[in-house]
Amino acid sequence: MAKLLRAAVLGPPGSGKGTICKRIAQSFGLQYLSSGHFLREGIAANTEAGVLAKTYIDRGMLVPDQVMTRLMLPKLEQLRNHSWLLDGFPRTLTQAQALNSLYQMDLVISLNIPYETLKERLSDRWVHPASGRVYNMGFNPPRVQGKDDITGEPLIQHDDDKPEALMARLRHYKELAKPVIDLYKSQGVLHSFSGTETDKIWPYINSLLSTKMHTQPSGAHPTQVP
Ligand SMILES: Nc1nc2c(ncn2[C@@H]2O[C@H](COP(=O)(O)OP(=O)(O)O)[C@@H](O)[C@H]2O)c(=O)[nH]1
Ligand SMILES: Nc1ncnc2c1ncn2[C@@H]1O[C@H](COP(=O)(O)OP(=O)(O)O)[C@@H](O)[C@H]1O
Repeated sequence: MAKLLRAAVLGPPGSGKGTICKRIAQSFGLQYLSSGHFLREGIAANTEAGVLAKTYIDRGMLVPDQVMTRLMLPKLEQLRNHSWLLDGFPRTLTQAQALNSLYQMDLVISLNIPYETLKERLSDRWVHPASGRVYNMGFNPPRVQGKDDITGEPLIQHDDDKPEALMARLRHYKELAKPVIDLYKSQGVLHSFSGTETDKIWPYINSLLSTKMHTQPSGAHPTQVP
């Protein structure tokens, strides 16, 4: 049997984390957990955490660490016997340390995408809020303009993808991501990918995952996988 894999994808807003995570989840059957999705779910349901989170997200700020760890860690607790893949968490060193105290990560993917590319992509990103399906008017447009492919419901643009919030988000990301990336580098689990196109990066990530899903923990004797 393939071993359980604990993985995360790091990258600035618009770097393609969601797009890549969906491909990984589909190809390798990992449980996919997106912090942004859970936050928006909380906002839509008017939960206490959701209402609080919205005040930060609307200003292009990160949600406080304690709110995030209380949101995300219990979800992982329910997935003890699954391989999982995190998108958007951890985003700060405090979050990474909280995660680290519970789980040893096996694989962390960091996406390096030029700023101009991020700006272009996000100004073109439209989502179907109920399902979290993401479209891009150039890269993966909906079949009918402005409508979700599956339900036909209207697509919206997140307030935090609008230019005012975007600059602040990218600045925050840079400052806070470095110590997180350094932590995973020091643990020997970091793999970085650079480029401007998800389709070009994807084959490398695909082959990395194929290797990882079929290897034993380091130190163990490799076994043949049928
Ligand atoms: N033009 C273009 N758009 C892309 C590419 N990869 C992802 N996108 C789009 O860029 C936007 C951001 O991608 P997403 O996966 O949501 O990034 P995240 O914010 O890191 O989760 C979405 O609208 C995607 O459809 C790409 O290679 N080229
Ligand atoms: N781990 C996190 N820590 C703090 N805030 C977060 C975290 N994940 C998501 N958020 C908040 O939710 C917003 C939307 O997140 P997400 O959907 O991951 O979008 P993006 O990848 O485009 O930033 C972020 O801009 C941030 O305000």
